[in-house]
Amino acid sequence: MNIALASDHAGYGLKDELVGWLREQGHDVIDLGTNGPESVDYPSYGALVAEAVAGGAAERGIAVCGSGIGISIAVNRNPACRCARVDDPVSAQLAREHNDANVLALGARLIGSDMARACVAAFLETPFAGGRHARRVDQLSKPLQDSD
Ligand SMILES: O=C(CO)[C@H](O)[C@H](O)[C@H](O)COP(=O)(O)O
Repeated sequence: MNIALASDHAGYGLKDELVGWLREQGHDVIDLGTNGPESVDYPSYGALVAEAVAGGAAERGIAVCGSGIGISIAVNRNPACRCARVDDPVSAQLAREHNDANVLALGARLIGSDMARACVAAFLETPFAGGRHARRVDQLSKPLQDSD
């Protein structure tokens, strides 16, 4: 699978670890940075991973910052992205099954390596369930109306 990853300075250690781990598994990984501890701003890196997914360069994205919150907000500014910030593999599974999430957000200062890998595995392996969930996901891409 083509997977794009990006992080800010707080997330780059976990992001780099995941890049190596995913490549070992044979995935085609696009590493969009950042690549060191120098302070950078998560909105730029969230936008990069969002553009990679929205533009088709990557099928899925993984975004990492300190908490996962800021970068998930940044990714979700792109209307083609459904980014889910998770702490556990069940949430990652549900984000795929129910929400067809195409970007996963992780908080490197809050989650351990094993749990992060379990979240990523669930995110990559779980298909979208469709059915009633497809109707709801479709609604997410429609403009807001007064009655919504
Ligand atoms: O956006 C965040 C919080 O919602 C991320 O955790 C950032 O990585 C964090 O804000 C960066 O903080 P720092 O003090 O500048 O390292």
